[in-house]
Amino acid sequence: MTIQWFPGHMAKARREVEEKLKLVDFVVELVDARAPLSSQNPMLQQVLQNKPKLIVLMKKDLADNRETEKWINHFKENNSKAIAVNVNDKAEIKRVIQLGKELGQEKMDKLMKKGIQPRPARAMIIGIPNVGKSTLINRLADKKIAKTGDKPGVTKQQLWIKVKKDFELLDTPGILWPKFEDEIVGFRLAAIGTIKDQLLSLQDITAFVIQHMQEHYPELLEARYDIDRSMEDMWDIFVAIGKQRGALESGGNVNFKKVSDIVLGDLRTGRLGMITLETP
Ligand SMILES: Nc1nc2c(ncn2[C@@H]2O[C@H](COP(=O)(O)OP(=O)(O)OP(=O)(O)O)[C@@H](O)[C@H]2O)c(=O)[nH]1
Repeated sequence: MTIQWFPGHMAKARREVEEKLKLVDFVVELVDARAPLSSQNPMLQQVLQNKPKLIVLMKKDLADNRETEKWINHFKENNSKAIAVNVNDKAEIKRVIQLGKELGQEKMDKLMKKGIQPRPARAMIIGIPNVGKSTLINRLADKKIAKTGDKPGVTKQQLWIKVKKDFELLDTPGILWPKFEDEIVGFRLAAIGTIKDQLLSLQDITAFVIQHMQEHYPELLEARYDIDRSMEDMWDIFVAIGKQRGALESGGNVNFKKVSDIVLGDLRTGRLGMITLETP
């Protein structure tokens, strides 16, 4: 299965990212901690060329801490700076700023060596839809928004947001669509709410989540829906959840759409527990 995005939109998004990249010294790439690889855009590495990059695993509070640790190590082993963040944790936001400062310092050192007056390094945030780009920009903003003039090649005026005195951040993030040929990647992205539910069957997405939980988090499934670990048949599980949560139609039959909405809602808000959908 290949989900077809509108090729025109994708090409436009890529062009916009390439234009903005010319203005920055380093990139902050956001991925979702619950599916760090599936939520990475494979195109980014091509357009980045040699620009330094910091990977931020967003929504750490919704992901399995043990798996998050493994992912951080995985990215570090591949020579990327990486950190996991819950945007509501001020200490973690500080740490992002510190890592950004370290990346920016390289640029400033280079300017100094050339005898050029150093200026604050510039960065941009890039990520797939709904990963948390705007939220992170707001958390990093030091309230002062610095306006600058037009930059070559960009018709629209860019606004730079000051992040402490450490670096400047482009006010609009770069969006890259996820790209996948692999069905399971589509299910992971649909489960965490990145791609619209209509693209895949709601019940298939829910069945994928339930199956993943049965394999990796049976205790969480049992705690929330009282699902006996020995229950294997997906139909039976839907029925059991429907009965337990009152997702019934007038004749007493279980409403599968309602069950799907309940399970996916519980997953996305963390009510099901801290869950990661892929391991490195
Ligand atoms: N639990 C949790 N939710 C987060 C975190 N970061 C962002 N979110 C939520 O994720 C949702 C999407 O965040 P946005 O900042 O709008 O994401 P975006 O990448 O700018 O989205 P697009 O504009 O669609 O590209 C919002 O409901 C945020 O509150 C986090 O660390 N933890």
